[in-house]
Amino acid sequence: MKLNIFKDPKAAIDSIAAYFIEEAKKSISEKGRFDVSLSGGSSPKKLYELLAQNYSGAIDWTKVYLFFGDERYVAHDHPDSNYLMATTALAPLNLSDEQIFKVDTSLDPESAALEYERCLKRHFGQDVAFDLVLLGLGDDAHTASLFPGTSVLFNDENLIKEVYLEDKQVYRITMTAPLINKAKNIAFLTFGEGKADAIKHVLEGEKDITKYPAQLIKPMNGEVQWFVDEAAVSKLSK
Ligand SMILES: O=C1O[C@H](COP(=O)(O)O)[C@@H](O)[C@H](O)[C@H]1O
Repeated sequence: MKLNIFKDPKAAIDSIAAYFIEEAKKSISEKGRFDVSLSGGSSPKKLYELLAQNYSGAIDWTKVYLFFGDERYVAHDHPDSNYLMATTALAPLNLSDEQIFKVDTSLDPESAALEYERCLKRHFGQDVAFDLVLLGLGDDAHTASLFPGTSVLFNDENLIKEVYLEDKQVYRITMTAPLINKAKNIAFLTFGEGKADAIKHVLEGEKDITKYPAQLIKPMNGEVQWFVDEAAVSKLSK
């Protein structure tokens, strides 16, 4: 695990953008394409905007394929949609529809999850493994839509699963931990004092996956890096 600490979110975003491009170049030269899982939530939008604005000529974007680590069970034009957020931010890159794999939220939640899993298998073959998975961290230590106390935390049968959040009374569709952990690289993007307790629990707390689901993220063969600002790690022991 590598913890990259920056003075502020902007410096962290600059660094993760450069890291994204470096990994893209490696994957494109090694296997001819770069398969990335995007995160939703509050932190990554600025990263996507920066990639679109400053790095449009840095790589061959026609060789980049984008997926979603989780999606809100809403229409694609709903303000909560991770697809809408990412495609709006990345619009200047003119990626084709074939490069952005959206969750079909017009289906019922279970079918949407099954169909997204099928879609991954069509793209990757049986061995689904991303070059890079971007993740956020919720104040409650969830990542993707692996929320505390949910049964999806222990699912090792599916790559993708629907999850019902009792408190919010909504469904989400999420990658499961075993799929995320097959990635070559995993990067958490986490900012602000509001995340300080969650990071402390995940990195230094007692092991309790049900309470702190991000503890599930341990790549089988790859590397996990955190890109954080000073406020987010203010509660870690020195
Ligand atoms: O990985 C992820 O983490 C976030 C945490 O979101 P935030 O809004 O608290 O930063 C999560 O909700 C998001 O959908 C996901 O992709």
